Amino acid sequence: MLRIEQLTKTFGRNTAVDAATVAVDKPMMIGIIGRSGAGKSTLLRMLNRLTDHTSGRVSCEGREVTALRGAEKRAWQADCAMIFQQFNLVPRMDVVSNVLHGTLNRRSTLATLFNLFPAADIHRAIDILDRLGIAEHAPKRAEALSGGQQQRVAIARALMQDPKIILADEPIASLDPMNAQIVMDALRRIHEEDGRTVIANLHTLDTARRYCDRVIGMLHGRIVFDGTPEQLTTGVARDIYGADAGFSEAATSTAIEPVETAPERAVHGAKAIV
Ligand SMILES: Nc1ncnc2c1ncn2[C@@H]1O[C@H](COP(=O)(O)OP(=O)(O)OP(=O)(O)O)[C@@H](O)[C@H]1O
Repeated sequence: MLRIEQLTKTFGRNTAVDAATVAVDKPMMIGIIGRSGAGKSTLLRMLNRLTDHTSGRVSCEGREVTALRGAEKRAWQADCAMIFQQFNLVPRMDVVSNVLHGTLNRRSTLATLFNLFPAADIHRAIDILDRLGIAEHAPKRAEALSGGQQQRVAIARALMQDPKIILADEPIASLDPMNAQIVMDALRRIHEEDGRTVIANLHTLDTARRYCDRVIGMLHGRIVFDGTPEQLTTGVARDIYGADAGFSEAATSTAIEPVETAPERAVHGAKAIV
């Protein structure tokens, strides 16, 4: 499905991502972990073509992503939607209009400029907000919502593009533990119910272990671990974080409690956001 081969990015003499190679053969939820500066954001931004690569290649279902230009590149960016730590909403614009801007890639500039949206798109936007548990906030300005609600608006905007892949760059880094859980539950449900691949950069080990089917660890631009949460032992984590014997997992914890099994998580998620 998605192939990343020897993908490299250098900024001057600094190699931010060093020959990253990853194959994703079926939809899954992948967490990327590593200390600050390990290259996680740069890797995601190259996948989405927000940052140009230096060498290597990304391909997806026959498309050579790293070679796309113009309209084809924009179509890829719709198939591979990205959400960010700071939500990147238009603060003074109402929630539903923010979500409708997810259709930007396939609309004329004039229609977008005057906020002219087809009724079918407006209904779909409200359905998506409803699914994420925030439909009642649709007429409010985005800036009036809490951080967790704003991140769900950003997820709704991404879903408006009907993407195959959702890239999330530190989606919960600005949120308190309760909102972090609601947002992670939403991403997990989107993966399980829609079959979309979710690739999320995560600051914390416990979140990666709890929500992801697969964890990729980066250190100094290189992928140093690629395995299941079960394989991610404390010793492996210590290597990924480049820490010494005094390494404590608690230092990378968001303390999302209590830890649940996958089926419990699905039920809990449904309760929390529907
Ligand atoms: N636009 C840029 N110009 C120059 N150097 C950059 C740029 N973007 C990233 N870097 C450098 O590339 C390296 C990897 O940065 P990146 O942001 O990808 O790491 P990260 O793992 O996402 O870190 P964090 O968790 O702090 O966001 C760092 O050394 C960073 O300083």
